[in-house]
Amino acid sequence: MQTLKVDLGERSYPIYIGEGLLDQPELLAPHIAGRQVAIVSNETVAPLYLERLSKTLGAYSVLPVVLPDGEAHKNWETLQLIFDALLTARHDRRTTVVALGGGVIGDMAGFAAACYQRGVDFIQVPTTLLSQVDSSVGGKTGINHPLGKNMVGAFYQPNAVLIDTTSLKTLPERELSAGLAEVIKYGLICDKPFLAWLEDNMQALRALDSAALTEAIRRSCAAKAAVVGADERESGVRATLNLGHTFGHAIETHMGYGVWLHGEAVAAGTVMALEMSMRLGWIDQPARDRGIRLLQDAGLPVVPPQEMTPAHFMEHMAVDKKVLDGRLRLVLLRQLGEAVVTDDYSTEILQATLAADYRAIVAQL
Ligand SMILES: NC(=O)c1ccc[n+]([C@@H]2O[C@H](COP(=O)([O-])OP(=O)(O)OC[C@H]3O[C@@H](n4cnc5c(N)ncnc54)[C@H](O)[C@@H]3O)[C@@H](O)[C@H]2O)c1
Ligand SMILES: O=C(O)C(=O)C[C@@H](O)[C@H](O)[C@H](O)COP(=O)(O)O
Ligand SMILES: [Zn+2]
Repeated sequence: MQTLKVDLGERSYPIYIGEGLLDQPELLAPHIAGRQVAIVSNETVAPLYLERLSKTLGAYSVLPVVLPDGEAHKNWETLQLIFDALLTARHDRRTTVVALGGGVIGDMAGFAAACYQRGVDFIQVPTTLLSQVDSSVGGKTGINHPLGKNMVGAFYQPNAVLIDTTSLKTLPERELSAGLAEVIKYGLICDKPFLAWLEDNMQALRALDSAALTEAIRRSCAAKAAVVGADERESGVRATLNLGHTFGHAIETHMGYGVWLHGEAVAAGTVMALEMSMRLGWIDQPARDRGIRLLQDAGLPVVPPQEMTPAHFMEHMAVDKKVLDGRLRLVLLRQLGEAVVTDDYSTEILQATLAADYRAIVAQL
């Protein structure tokens, strides 16, 4: 097992990474204050792992809360089901909410923990690659609004993150690829040597090679922990974790939540960010193409949806959380391995990026 730390003063917490951690009560016990635990999961993950985790937490009174599965359910109605269950079972302020599932469960359970009786303890047990490398770390919690992704939520840090890498064995291939989009993101924004490592190890990762996966998770969590430790509430460098997300969130919202997976939308959005960085003269074509090829090798879509026009993108991007005083800030690349958050671009270059022929760009690779 490896342990990383998210360094946030009195709100610091460990990230445990290893095989079989779901069965180790001694890892969770120090992070649970009371006798009550609510395990929030969904209809897909619960049959796979809920009984095992409940057994591990056998010393506590365990309340299972099983939600419908999917991004389309990351909303008020589903959140309310968590409060219904907690109140019906008389959970008090010393309860601990444990999120068992992917990023949708983690974001909703975390938001419920932030709100229930004005805040109760919270533990992340992520079971998708995406949630293990990204969403379980850093304390962004929340739900979607029909007009925009993650528009209602709170910064609320967990007490611990427990990553059992063997849970990835049951993950569908498409979901594994979605997680790789966020892994590649770290290489692009802050770790160029990691990009080369990913190019060398992409096939091993997609074949679920345990050593390769553990290394990718460790390196991703270390990168995220460093960024979050430096800027917990996104007043600066944390926004670089949004590479590809302004375009990607527009795709998710426009297409209907769940039609494009978050990681898939981020992949196509990252291609758009690479394209715009090239049009600004910050990266050259070989660098843009290298990024696109890596996303493609991860099994991800690299062409935005054909039905989305530049006007569609502009409409959705206008509600992005990085809009300040009516001006949209974008995460772009100065070079591979170095991201910037900037509003220093011309409307013409943004429009040209939105209107670019991505099928032709991919065809010439
Ligand atoms: N809070 C953050 O910092 C942050 C970061 C990145 C993404 N997100 C959010 O995370 C969400 C995406 O997370 P996700 O990609 O994990 O999607 P997800 O939570 O929808 O999980 C993907 C699918 O895999 C299933 N699943 C989960 N674990 C499984 C397992 N071990 N075996 C088999 N099936 C399993 C789920 O039931 C679901 O059907 C989005 O809502 C996104 O906005 C949040
Ligand atoms: O942790 C962060 O900060 C991120 O931006 C990570 C992203 O991968 C993630 O999708 C996050 O939920 C996006 O946040 P948002 O503030 O743009 O909704
Ligand atoms: Zn993301």
